[in-house]
Amino acid sequence: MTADPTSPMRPRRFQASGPLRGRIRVPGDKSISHRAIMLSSLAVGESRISGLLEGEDVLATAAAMRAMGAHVERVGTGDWMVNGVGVGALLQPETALDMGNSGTSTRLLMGLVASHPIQATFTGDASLSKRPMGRVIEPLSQMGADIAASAGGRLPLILRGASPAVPIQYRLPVASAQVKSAVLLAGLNTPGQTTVIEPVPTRDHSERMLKGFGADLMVDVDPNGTRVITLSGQAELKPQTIDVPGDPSSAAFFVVAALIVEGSDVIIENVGLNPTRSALFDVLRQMGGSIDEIDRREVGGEPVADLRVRHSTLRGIEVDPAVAPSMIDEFPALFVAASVAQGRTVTTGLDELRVKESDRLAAMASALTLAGARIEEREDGLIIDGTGGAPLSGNSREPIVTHLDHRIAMSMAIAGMASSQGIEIDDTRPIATSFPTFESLLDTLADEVAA
Ligand SMILES: O=C(O)C1=C[C@@H](OP(=O)(O)O)[C@@H](O)[C@H](O)C1
Ligand SMILES: C=C(OP(=O)(O)O)C(=O)O
Repeated sequence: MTADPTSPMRPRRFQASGPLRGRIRVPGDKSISHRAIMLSSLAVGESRISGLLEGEDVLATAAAMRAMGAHVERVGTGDWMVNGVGVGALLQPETALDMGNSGTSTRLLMGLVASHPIQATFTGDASLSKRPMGRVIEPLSQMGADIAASAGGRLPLILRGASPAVPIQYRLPVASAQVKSAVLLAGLNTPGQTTVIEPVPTRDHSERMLKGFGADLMVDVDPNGTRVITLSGQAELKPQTIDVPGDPSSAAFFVVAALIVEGSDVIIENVGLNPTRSALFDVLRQMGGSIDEIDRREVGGEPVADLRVRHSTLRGIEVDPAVAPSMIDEFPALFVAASVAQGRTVTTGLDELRVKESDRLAAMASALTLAGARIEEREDGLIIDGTGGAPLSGNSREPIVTHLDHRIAMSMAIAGMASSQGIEIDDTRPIATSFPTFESLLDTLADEVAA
């Protein structure tokens, strides 16, 4: 079940706000939710998942796993029960798998199908159909899968899995957790050892969760930091009980909003702080942001804490490109913070942002420029000269174009809260892909101000 592409666009103006105060909880982590549904669907027996993100992207994954034979059932808000089919026993889906807007669903499920004796057609919305799939087609073809893609290695595509698949040793040519995970998931039903060599570390939820489900997986880190991940295939996965921590990529919008709206003091509970995901919070602290961790603990095998965030005077910095993979989805929110900071923020090494749900460098450069910020777009990053704490002017004539990209929509929504005349965006519908409760949480914090 994904958004109906024929439903009308839903524009909205996000207005300047008084101080944000209160306590909120963001929904479950999207990356972990996808993986929880997929691995539970391959385990033999019943897994229980709590705190699952019920966003459209994860629902697309759930629907696909059902279409391939798993029993995936919602038993309460965020509470799901999954009865898996066992590694090697996925069924051929009868109809095309509609991946909606979700790159993670597409690339990881391509990995799963690649080593099963089945054929699947993958389709997606207008945004997903522009995104490059060659990065997974290449290693999965080496493993024996037969893939017929649309021009430029894009969706729609038909994938016929190999049985038995061929184990490979694959060095990632691009820092991508989706490519890493696609190869590892294909390795689950491949005889022998499948190895992924990762020169630049990316989010490691697949590795953590595969181990949690009992897979035989080893991670070695060589002296120059390269990670070598080896999975022995065709082992049985054991059902698990998984508690999904809050999504740091969703928390990011409220962290930035609280930092830039004067007088704000907000607590965001249960935020995942896996070091391969949390670089935004370190960067914002370097910029002078007041972000305190309260009660650091573990949830579902991942570090979490409550974050207390207070309005702060932010200063521009040069962001180290080495941290980019650990905050890859958070740059749109960072660009908003930089637009109202003192001085210049320079970002580099962000070529990957051009192949997300939209070209996020181009989309954010034109959105923020329209809202009155001073932005220079470079090939691999943005240079931003902040207002020094003054509000952005906002836009009055044309709405911001969000290009079916939830993170552009949410970033410009929070920019609207630090603008004098508000910011109108053309479409809020894509927000439901990752954060269906975003607008109601934002309105709750603003209501608490009015009260
Ligand atoms: O593995 C994942 O869950 C994800 C990996 C990242 O993509 P890439 O692997 O393309 O960098 C990220 O942008 C995406 O939102 C989720
Ligand atoms: C890039 C993203 O997701 P995906 O690749 O799964 O579409 C994102 O959520 O920002």
